[in-house]
Amino acid sequence: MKGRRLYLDGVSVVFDGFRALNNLALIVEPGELRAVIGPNGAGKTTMMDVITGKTRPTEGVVSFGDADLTRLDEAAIANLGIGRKFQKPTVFDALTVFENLELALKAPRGPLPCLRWALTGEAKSRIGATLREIGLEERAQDPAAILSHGQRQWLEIGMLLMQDPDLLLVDEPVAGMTDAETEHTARLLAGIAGRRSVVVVEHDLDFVRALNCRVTVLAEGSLLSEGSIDHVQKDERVIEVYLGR
Ligand SMILES: Nc1ncnc2c1ncn2[C@@H]1O[C@H](COP(=O)(O)OP(=O)(O)OP(=O)(O)O)[C@@H](O)[C@H]1O
Repeated sequence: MKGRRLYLDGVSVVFDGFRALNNLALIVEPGELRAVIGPNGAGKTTMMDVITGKTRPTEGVVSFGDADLTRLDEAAIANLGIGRKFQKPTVFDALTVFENLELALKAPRGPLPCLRWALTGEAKSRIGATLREIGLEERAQDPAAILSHGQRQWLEIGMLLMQDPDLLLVDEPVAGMTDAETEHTARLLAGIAGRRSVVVVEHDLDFVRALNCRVTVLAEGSLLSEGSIDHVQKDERVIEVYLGR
């Protein structure tokens, strides 16, 4: 199987004396789908920032396969095959769905200049496969501007897939989506996992349940609980700090 293990241990991030992450441990196996939940300020975004090299840990181990991520910059980490989808879509409205995917295929993983490039048969078939995977085959020739909110999010996931990442980090993908779009997104991410590792940060617990995967609960920068959604929803500490009584 393609992929490497993501490994965090003893990771702390201190901002002006404040511990945004505090001795955090996380292991995501190759091909695993993992959901990360926790109250506001728990450190979920900071954890993603540490993995992608946006924030340097104050201490701890962060590795992907045998690569030490604490020694690499954001571009080098993207180049290793770690892709991140932020909450706000960054698709190009004036381009069609197909053209957006084409552009993502041309773009190097890191922020390097575009090379001259021609659309080969192989590239076309990869774009076609991604269109099927994200469920936008019928919209291929539509400008991104007329897509629904959910479809735009799927297009952006598709754009990341064109870069062939081994690990996909996804930040609150279903915020603002309809129930049907949320279900589609759960199926899409579950389908992507297996071939790639996927880490999803999300507050919507119905969506997390639909992902049917191991769940990590963060609180105050540390691991609070981990296991199935049923396990963490019954955990007294999780109920106390996150779910409420
Ligand atoms: N650059 C920074 N400087 C100072 N404090 C920061 C910085 N970035 C994050 N923090 C603080 O670290 C804590 C963790 O923030 P983080 O955004 O990682 O939490 P989160 O779990 O993603 O929350 P949310 O669910 O609200 O997105 C917060 O208290 C935040 O204010």
